[in-house]
Amino acid sequence: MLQKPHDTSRCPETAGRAMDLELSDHAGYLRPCFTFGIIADVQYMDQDDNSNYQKTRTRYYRHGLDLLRSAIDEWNKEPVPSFILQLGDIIDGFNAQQLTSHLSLQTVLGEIEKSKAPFHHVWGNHEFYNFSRDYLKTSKLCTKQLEDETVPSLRHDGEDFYAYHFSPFPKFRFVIIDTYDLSVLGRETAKEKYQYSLKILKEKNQNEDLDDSDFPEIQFVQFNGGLSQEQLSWLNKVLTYSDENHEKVVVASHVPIHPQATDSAGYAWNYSAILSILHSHTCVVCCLSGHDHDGGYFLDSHEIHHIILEGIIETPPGSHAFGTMHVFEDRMILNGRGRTFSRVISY
Ligand SMILES: Nc1ncnc2c1ncn2[C@@H]1O[C@H](COP(=O)(O)OP(=O)(O)O)[C@@H](O)[C@H]1O
Repeated sequence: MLQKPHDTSRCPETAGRAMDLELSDHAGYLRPCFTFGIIADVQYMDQDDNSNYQKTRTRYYRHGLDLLRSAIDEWNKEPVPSFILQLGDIIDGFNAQQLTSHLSLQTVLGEIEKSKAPFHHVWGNHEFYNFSRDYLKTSKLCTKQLEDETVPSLRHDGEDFYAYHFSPFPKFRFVIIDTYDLSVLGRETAKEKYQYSLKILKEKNQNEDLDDSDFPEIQFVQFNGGLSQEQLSWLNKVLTYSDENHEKVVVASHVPIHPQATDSAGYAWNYSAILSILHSHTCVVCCLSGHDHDGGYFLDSHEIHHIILEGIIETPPGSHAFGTMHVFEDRMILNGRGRTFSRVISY
């Protein structure tokens, strides 16, 4: 993935490892309203370690399963989190070439079944390297049945994107969005959305290899995607509901939304349209994503915390990369493990 010129603004002094927290500093402060787990980019495959595309990082394909298992073991200890957010790319795209997609999916789902807390799954590019969108909809990676159905006006059953919302605790809402709604991955080539996505991508990216970035809009690569106008309108409706009901909202996606949260080209094609919607509401406190395995953080102009979770796939044996978020009325405290930063997210 093309790296952007180094941008130090994504790591303000308030957000670096220097700010690592001992959760015990806050223990006894208040009992959290609820807690939830986060994990990203497991990219499991039963194959030997190898490097990433740029040959700058090692990818530990097999070991990811052990890390997923040990994260679940930890979450299964009391008090069990209310739910786990799996931020996408649960198995690696190389499975498709080796015809092991279904076997690898079964293997990771076998671990996930041992979780006492329900998983909410987000879909990333590696889901689409392995499976069609139609297959994913019928698979256990589709957790839309966990949607909050108490607000019928927010349903969007007719639309072909994987997005839903749920409220694990009064006054808090989570919105899972589909950052491959506009994408050339996962959709049949004859479908209108595929053709439209390909047109946008080719207009912005003149390279023969559409995974290769092109300046100035480096996010227009095949391994990223964006939100359709229909999904943006739905997101706007959910956030309007949350504003009116004085809720705090966490948005979860695979592809990061804010360019300044990442040093890489890995952010949403139409990030500015998404940010415009988020910024036109008061309810959004935090955006969680995966995709950039180095992780990242940015506090934007509207006090929205953008957190990119470090990827399991590039986490060496002996370390880890997951977090448990403790949610209070006025803040969330991310208790990060291994490479994952601990943070206080005040709102
Ligand atoms: N800079 C690049 N130029 C061309 N292809 C790339 C580049 N970076 C990644 N790719 C290709 O894009 C696909 C997704 O890359 P990968 O690094 O596996 O994505 P992720 O960051 O989601 O793990 C792979 O097929 C990879 O070979």
